[in-house]
Amino acid sequence: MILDELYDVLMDRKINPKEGSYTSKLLYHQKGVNKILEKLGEECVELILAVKDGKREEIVYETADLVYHLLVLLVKLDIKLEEIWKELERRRK
Ligand SMILES: N=c1c2ncn([C@@H]3O[C@H](COP(=O)(O)OP(=O)(O)OP(=O)(O)O)[C@@H](O)[C@H]3O)c2ncn1[C@@H]1O[C@H](COP(=O)(O)O)[C@@H](O)[C@H]1O
Repeated sequence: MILDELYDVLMDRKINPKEGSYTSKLLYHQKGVNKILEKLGEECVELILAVKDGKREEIVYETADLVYHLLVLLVKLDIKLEEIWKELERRRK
């Protein structure tokens, strides 16, 4: 699945930081996790604005940006996707 694949790429950018990689730049920013939190906030606002605009293509694009930054946050915090899936499964009624 693309989420697992992307998560693995982002984790690799953490373990083997790459020159010119936006992901490595975010993961090793001098502001620490705060830089990723800033980006997440921005991407949330951009998604909200896209929904207000009502443009489907824009909503899809901004949602992908938000998901990517959320994955970067999980990688930064060493939280595995499986932990999120387990929590969601636990909530199923
Ligand atoms: N899915 C993404 C992805 N989605 C969004 N972005 C980046 O997220 C940024 C969001 O746009 P903004 O305009 O908010 O950011 P910006 O102005 O470039 O950044 P700031 O200086 O404001 O922080 C853009 O630079 C996008 O390129 C992504 N960057 C990388 N990926 C994936 O991550 C993998 C690793 O990429 P590298 O980061 O290049 O190693 C790639 O193969 C992709 O699959």
